[in-house]
Amino acid sequence: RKDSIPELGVQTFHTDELRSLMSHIDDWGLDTFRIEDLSGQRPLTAITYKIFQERFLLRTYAIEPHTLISYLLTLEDHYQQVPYHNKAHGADVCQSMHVLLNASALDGVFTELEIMSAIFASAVHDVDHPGVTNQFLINTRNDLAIMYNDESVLENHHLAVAFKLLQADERNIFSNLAAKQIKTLRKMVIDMVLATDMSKHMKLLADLKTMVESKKVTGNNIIMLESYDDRIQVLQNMIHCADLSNPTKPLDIYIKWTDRIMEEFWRQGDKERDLGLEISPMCDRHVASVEKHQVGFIEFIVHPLWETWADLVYPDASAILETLEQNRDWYQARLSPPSSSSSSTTTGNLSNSPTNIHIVSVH
Ligand SMILES: COc1ccccc1COc1cc(C2=NN(C3CCCCCC3)C(=O)C2(C)C)ccc1OC
Ligand SMILES: [Zn+2]
Repeated sequence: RKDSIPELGVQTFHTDELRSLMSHIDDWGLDTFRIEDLSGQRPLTAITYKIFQERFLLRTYAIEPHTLISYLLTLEDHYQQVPYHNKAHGADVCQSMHVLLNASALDGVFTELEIMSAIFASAVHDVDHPGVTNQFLINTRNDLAIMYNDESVLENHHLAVAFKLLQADERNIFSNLAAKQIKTLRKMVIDMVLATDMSKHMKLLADLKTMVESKKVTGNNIIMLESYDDRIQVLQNMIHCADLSNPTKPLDIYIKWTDRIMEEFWRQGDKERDLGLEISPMCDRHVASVEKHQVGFIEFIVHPLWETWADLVYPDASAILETLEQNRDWYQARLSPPSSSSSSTTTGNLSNSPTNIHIVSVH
């Protein structure tokens, strides 16, 4: 069908405002929530369509606009309406990956096909996420865990759904790629989405640190990546960084993501309670320690990863690392006061208490 495609890919009553927001597609901290509201609840279609246009991928790979829109709308409809792992998260990771690919240290490093693979992988990476962890699916002997033998259960499922949606002719955005290109794209997308399994985090980070130590750059500080293994390792770390980028965003946006992940984990805890299962420590809404979890998440997972990434692409990610450290300090400051009786400045009404009272922070 040749019915016309709206300018921004989606029907909207706010064309001017949406166009203006989309002009910031290259900026870190783009408000995905605002785009969700202005795009008629189509953030993933609007953002991914804009990125494909901005990078001339429709022209380079002879992709029909209505085929791309048809794929993106169907992909977006297959993201579940769960608090965190919904289409807004998919859109956010896709846009974050788009910005990371623009690092000057990576200028000219990746091919057009690798770039399209990275954008596509990011857009599809959590499709049909049910809002529970791999461990929960394994513990409850969910069909998905049986299907994928407990190994990267969710990540395998996201990939299968994404590629199955391509099988319809009206959605096959890669129909004009050569067979070899499709084979290469498919392998890279699989390798990137599987790398978003948090159980792979430590190995991914260790290998990234090794790469940073042995970093080879050209005259104008551009990273040299000779082998497929080196290239895919950098792309895997990029999608992983994009997936763990919430704490590096402007605080008001970060807090909204925190609210969403907590609600999603708490709903899992509610399910575990109803099933008589042991409640995962982070999933019990009656033991609220939101700040403690964020500080731990940043200290042990997000900061080590982003610090290493910032080394690799120095100085491109320095401002992002700075925001991460400011956000960490903000959550740290909101933690319950340190458990010490010495500080007399805690609360006046305890100062005349007969004995020193230990203020124990809620663990
Ligand atoms: C260990 O952090 C937490 C624990 C409990 C509540 C909150 C946090 C921190 O807040 C976030 C966490 C995640 C994720 N955490 N994890 C896993 C969960 C299992 C435990 C250990 C490995 C990490 C994920 O896979 C994702 C990426 C979805 C995503 C956004 C967050 O905040 C915006
Ligand atoms: Zn994700």
